[in-house]
Amino acid sequence: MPIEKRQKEQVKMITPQNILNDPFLNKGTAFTRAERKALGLTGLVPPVVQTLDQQVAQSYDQFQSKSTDLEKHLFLMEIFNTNRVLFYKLFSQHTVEFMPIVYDPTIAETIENYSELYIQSQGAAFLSIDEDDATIAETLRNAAGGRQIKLIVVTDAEGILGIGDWGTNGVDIAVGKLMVYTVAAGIDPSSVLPVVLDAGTNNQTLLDDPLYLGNRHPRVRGHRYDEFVDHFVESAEALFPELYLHWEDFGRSNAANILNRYQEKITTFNDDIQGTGIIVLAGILGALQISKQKITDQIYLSFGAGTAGAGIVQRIFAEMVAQGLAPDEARQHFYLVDKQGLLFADDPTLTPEQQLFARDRSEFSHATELTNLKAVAQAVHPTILVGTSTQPGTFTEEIVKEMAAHTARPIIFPLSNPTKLAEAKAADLIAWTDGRALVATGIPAADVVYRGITFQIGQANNALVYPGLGLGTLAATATRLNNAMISAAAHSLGGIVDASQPGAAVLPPVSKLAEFSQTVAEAVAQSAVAQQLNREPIEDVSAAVTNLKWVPAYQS
Ligand SMILES: NC(=O)c1ccc[n+]([C@@H]2O[C@H](COP(=O)([O-])OP(=O)(O)OC[C@H]3O[C@@H](n4cnc5c(N)ncnc54)[C@H](O)[C@@H]3O)[C@@H](O)[C@H]2O)c1
Ligand SMILES: O=C(O)C[C@H](O)C(=O)O
Ligand SMILES: [Mn+2]
Repeated sequence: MPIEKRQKEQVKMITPQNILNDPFLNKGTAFTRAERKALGLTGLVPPVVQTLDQQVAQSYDQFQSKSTDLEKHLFLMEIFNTNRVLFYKLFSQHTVEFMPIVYDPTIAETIENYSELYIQSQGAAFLSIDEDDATIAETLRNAAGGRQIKLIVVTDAEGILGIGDWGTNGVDIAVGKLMVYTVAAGIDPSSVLPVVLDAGTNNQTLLDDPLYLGNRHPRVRGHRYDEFVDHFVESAEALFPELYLHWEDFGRSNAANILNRYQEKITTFNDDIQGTGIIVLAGILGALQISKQKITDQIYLSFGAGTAGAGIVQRIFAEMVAQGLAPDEARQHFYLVDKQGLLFADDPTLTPEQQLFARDRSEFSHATELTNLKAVAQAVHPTILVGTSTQPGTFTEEIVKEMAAHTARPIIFPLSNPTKLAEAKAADLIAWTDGRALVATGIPAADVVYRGITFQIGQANNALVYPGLGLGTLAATATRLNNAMISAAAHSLGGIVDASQPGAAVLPPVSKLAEFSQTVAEAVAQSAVAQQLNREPIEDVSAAVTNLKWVPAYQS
């Protein structure tokens, strides 16, 4: 059916109940008397007409009465499900407090308990590998419900944060990432769609759980899986021609492959590879501003060289090359450690991303002993240590002290999420290095007071960058997201740090998220336009970014 006809049909079907049940239309007690009269809502909400601000204040009071983070999350999702304007107004006024509730780390709990907590699908599209191709298109069309979708976050949930394979439950990460897009960068919530690709699960707990709501079979791999992904992309691109497609939390064997397959063809982005690369580069640039050192003098040790670890290395490497090193020379600055220890080129199990940075055994007299982080740290004296290993507590006092013995300002980023998986705690890193470590963590960390100095801990979470990156790409109507745009994003963030302050954070604070998302977006859009990647003519990049932003306010 043509869109106009469908819209007319939909208008005909609007009943007072439909309005109250539609989170994009519902205003609850904020409907004016005239609106209540005109829409047949008289008497369907309590008599007092409230302002949005009054609703926000009342909801915040209720939020504060909840005792656990999970209860708080569920309460906020109730508001999200019923009234998007109220949800985003409330979220935007309490961003720092709500981020860990709405998003990581609490979202890990909602994913692990998805079936038990299930109430409704939060507007997501559930695609199953067991359905035919026509059903993929039909599902996307149904979920869009006539809306023009510009942004999809899709996951197959094989590698949710560091907690592994969560099958269909992983849909919550797509919902959560999208909420951050809106609060941080003003992406219109009616233009987004969370999608889960259910290819099965290898999580035995889910397979054994009678309440599990996804496909109850092992993960399908190989050709059938690739076809499933291809059909999803083809359908989504055909239905939504201006789409920006964001991939989240795919497993190590698929994430990079999928990105490589599409990044030259459509406007697409992998958050764990590229988003994490940008935020870590920005954090390192911030740290080097404080230590007054050059990136080309750093020795980089990646602990956990999976999707995120290798993605970050790729970005830091590109930066060293951009700063003047020859590629072969730059490669010498990196050491990758995974389960087997230091990665060597003769190891047949390496991923293609790891192979690029694998070392030669002949470089070391005791190569066979380099099977753990401690031995490698002792052998190579890293100046930067980044953890994406999912192994909690692995940055031990001994290893950190060993590292700090060879460098004045060790840069240490334990990034594994959620909180329970972090390689170290910020306070320990500061104490073990006598306040010399330049630290960023994956989840929010409280200030650390050490010997009279208050150390602020930057949050190296891709949430600080992907919203601005997406906003900039969409505002520029960019046909691709390429390396130059990604590099522009990282540089725009790195410059925001106040290096003169003792204990300054290496990254800007979450309290300024909305502000620096605009900065990131402008840098990205500028780069796209300068490269002539824009679909539409753009005169004023900053205006294009500002004009695209949605603000939570009721329309009459
Ligand atoms: N802060 C952020 O923005 C951010 C972004 C992406 C990922 N992460 C976190 O990074 C972690 C990894 O995510 P991923 O997507 O790269 O997962 P992944 O599975 O692709 O990578 C994890 C890697 O760690 C390795 N590993 C496992 N045990 C190890 C051990 N004992 N010693 C050394 N290496 C070991 C695995 O072999 C794998 O290569 C997760 O906890 C995730 O939450 C954080
Ligand atoms: O989701 C997050 O908090 C960051 C990152 O994408 C991750 O997978 O850990
Ligand atoms: Mn992720």
